[in-house]
Amino acid sequence: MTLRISPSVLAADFTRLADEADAVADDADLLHVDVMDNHFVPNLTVGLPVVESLVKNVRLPLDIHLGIADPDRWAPDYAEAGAGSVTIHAEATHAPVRTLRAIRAAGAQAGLALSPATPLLPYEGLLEEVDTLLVMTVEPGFGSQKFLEFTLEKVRRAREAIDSLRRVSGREIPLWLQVDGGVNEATIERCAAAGADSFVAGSAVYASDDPAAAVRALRAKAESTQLVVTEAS
Ligand SMILES: O=C(CO)[C@@H](O)[C@H](O)COP(=O)(O)O
Repeated sequence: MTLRISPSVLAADFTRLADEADAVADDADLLHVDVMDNHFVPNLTVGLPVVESLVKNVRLPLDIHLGIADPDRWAPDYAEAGAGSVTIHAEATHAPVRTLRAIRAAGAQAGLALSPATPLLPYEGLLEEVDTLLVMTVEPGFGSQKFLEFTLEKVRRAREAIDSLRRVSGREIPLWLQVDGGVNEATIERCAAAGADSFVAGSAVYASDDPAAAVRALRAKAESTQLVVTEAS
């Protein structure tokens, strides 16, 4: 698997979450769940009890994105609940190394998210501690926002940093470069060309009449771009 598609349930019908998850289970790789607390972001969604229920009722690994003010307190609990991946925000954590290690120790992949205005450089040293680097391509908080083109430069720099870490360490480090926000059939190719290999898409999947077909269409676009980039390099 060289890329991942993670439909965001922020755009789904919250009264039918298990069915909405099932609709994409054969075509997606993860299910993205935005946990928002109305402090770190001005929106309120679901918390640990809902995620615990989803873990038991959803076939896809859960990709938990913590848009909350105190990820150091909560992230390990989501990992222990059985999430596949738990991502904390660089702007919210006070102890990134400790929290990322606690996520991994609890059996989940650890992710670090950078909001659009947050530079990559101060966090490059943390790359060995993460399984997913999430470059936000909109301000976190809401779905259906316009893709922020300037974030692509950070995606390109992140791709260089990840590839250079792989060269220097001489080992194949599993490290996904994820983008989230405004990812759709019109923008996913630019994200893939910039080096992203993990794609969160909310409205592009769940506003569609056929969410599974929408996932397949996004995958096809990202795959064909990856092919062109590989052949050119
Ligand atoms: O984390 C977020 C928003 O904070 C995202 O996961 C959104 O849910 C993406 O929605 P679309 O932009 O794809 O509609």
